[in-house]
Amino acid sequence: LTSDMLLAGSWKKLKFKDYNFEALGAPLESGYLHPLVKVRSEFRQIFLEMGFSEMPTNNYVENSFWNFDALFQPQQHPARDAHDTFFISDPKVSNKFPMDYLERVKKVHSKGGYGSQGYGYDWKIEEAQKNLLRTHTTAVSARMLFKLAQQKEFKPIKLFSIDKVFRNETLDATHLAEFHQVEGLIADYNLTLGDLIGVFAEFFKKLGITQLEFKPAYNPYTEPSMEIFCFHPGLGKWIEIGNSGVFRPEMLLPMGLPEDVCVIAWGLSLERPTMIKYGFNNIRDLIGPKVDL
Ligand SMILES: COC[C@@H]1[C@H](c2ccc(C#Cc3ccccc3)cc2)[C@@H]2CN(C(=O)Nc3ccc(OC4CC4)cc3)C[C@@H](O)[C@@H](O)CN12
Repeated sequence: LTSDMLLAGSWKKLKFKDYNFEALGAPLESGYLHPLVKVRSEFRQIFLEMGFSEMPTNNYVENSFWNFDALFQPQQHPARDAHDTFFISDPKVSNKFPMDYLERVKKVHSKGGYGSQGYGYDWKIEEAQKNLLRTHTTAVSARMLFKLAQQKEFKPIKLFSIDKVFRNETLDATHLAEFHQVEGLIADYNLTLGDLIGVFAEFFKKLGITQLEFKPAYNPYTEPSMEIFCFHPGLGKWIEIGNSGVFRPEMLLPMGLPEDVCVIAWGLSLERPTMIKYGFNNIRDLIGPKVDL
């Protein structure tokens, strides 16, 4: 029975079988949540339970100032080369910066200050203006901490973010040119590495992970820094789960944060725990041809 038959009235000359009201409907093609979306919700729930607020990460395009210079990452650092970072050709540069803050960043890189000897190089604004795809969500953390420093009175805060970052790296079975970084930070008076270990332990206890080990590491923007490992009961082995540290005074003091305010932070990826949870060995089986979360 078609609409043409109804319009033309030809249905009147035809014999139709009785309508079967017991017939089942056509099976519906049901959708499903992507594994990354499910693990992102799990991590988001843990952060929210621990009193963290989510940072606004809806800007894949960033400039080198916030992605590197604000984090006291020197302009000669290899991570700032095109072989590690995706620079944008149009618009090639940003030119809106908080200029008095930018001057303090320039000074701490080139001449030092706040008890630091700095790097002693000729810092160039042209380098800081270059637009790029953010290589870490720590660029957003820097923007949020600068905003925090502009408040009349400092109030302790716990922030987190889970979003895409982009690195011009060699691709392999577990690394793509983009991945989702999970980042947490706490800004408060007189925080210590013990607080960082404690909050990280609490975070992973909620994932059923209780055996953690911490190893000294280096980041340009945190001192001290630690790599974090856990014994994964399912895999029966120790695995690397992320990196962490205490943001350096050369990053925090030019922003205008009080001297006795410390910021501890850590980061990991979303893809690695998702691949483990769902048993993927190759990240392409997880991501597929195109997934925009
Ligand atoms: C270019 O690679 C970077 C990425 C990614 C990573 C590493 C460090 C940071 C960071 C940071 C940071 C440091 C200081 C201050 C602020 C942020 C963020 C992401 C993961 C970090 N990694 C990673 O995610 N591993 C991981 C995480 C969770 C997990 O959960 C299971 C339930 C137990 C299992 C494994 C470790 C490796 O996968 C590593 O090979 C790849 N790393």
